[in-house]
Amino acid sequence: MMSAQHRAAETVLAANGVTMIFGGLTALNNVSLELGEGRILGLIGPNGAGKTTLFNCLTGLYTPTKGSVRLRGAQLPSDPAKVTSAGIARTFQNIRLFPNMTVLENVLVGRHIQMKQGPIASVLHGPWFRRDERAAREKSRDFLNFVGLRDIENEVARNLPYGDQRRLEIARALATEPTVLLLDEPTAGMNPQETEAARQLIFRIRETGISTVVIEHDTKFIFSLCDSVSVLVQGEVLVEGSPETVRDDPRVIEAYLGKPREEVEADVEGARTTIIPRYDDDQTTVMEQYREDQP
Ligand SMILES: Nc1ncnc2c1ncn2[C@@H]1O[C@H](COP(=O)(O)OP(=O)(O)OP(=O)(O)O)[C@@H](O)[C@H]1O
Repeated sequence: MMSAQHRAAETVLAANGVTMIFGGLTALNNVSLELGEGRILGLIGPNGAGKTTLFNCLTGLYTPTKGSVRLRGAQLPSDPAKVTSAGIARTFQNIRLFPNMTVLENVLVGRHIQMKQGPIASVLHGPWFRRDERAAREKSRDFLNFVGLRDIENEVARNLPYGDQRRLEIARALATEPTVLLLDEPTAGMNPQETEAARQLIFRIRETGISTVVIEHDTKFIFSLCDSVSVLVQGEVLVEGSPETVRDDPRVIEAYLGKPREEVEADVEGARTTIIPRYDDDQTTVMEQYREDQP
């Protein structure tokens, strides 16, 4: 029997020919991508490639100059709050928690978005709202349990270690009960243990059926995490496919190293055959050879 990962997945999120122009700068040019149900899609690319801009288009923060974004076939509203209610949640490159609120209160904020009623409503309204509020707390605790922060629900968010703050951001996003979760550099600044814990957490999120898009600079992390990977370079999708296909593609190596693979290999080979042996053989020969090479 085929595992869930290998069966064709229904597309939940699709960007079609998305172009984003700021003044004279084309940040995204005709970008298309598809995210399958319960899949993890990685988005990599050099600085300034347009990854965050694409996230902003996928969350209604930006309206693309051209092209469309569809969630389960329906055009995305161009209002971030409506996009969240429609089922897309995100975390940010720079953590955006409410630093002076407790861990539990931060998750409750996500829960209220899901409930489509603000916290003030529970004060102004009758007992059924207070009952909803109790249910919201219980549900928020479930999400804290899921990410492993249940024991510190009363800590103030700003006092949490960095890795825990990132986890809390994820818990808050999960509390909106999204169809799609967008994670912008979830392991930035993490130590290897925290990074591994984040990888395991994202796998567990996939097991719940949520579809995830992850932006990361750490390509090793992306290749070991994702079901498919898209490489953005200068606002365009350069390569997309399975982690293996993308990792071995010479264009990807070139985009990261700035040179064609053959040239990189020739450089390495050249260094081995000419420079290194001379150092090994005789300390003076490099300079002598240099002098001999001069016309
Ligand atoms: N609001 C904006 N107004 C003008 N230009 C913008 C805006 N947002 C992004 N850009 C430009 O669009 C291009 C893509 O930027 P973006 O932040 O999306 O890249 P990135 O791949 O996320 O980079 P990084 O890895 O450094 O975060 C850059 O040239 C950037 O300066």
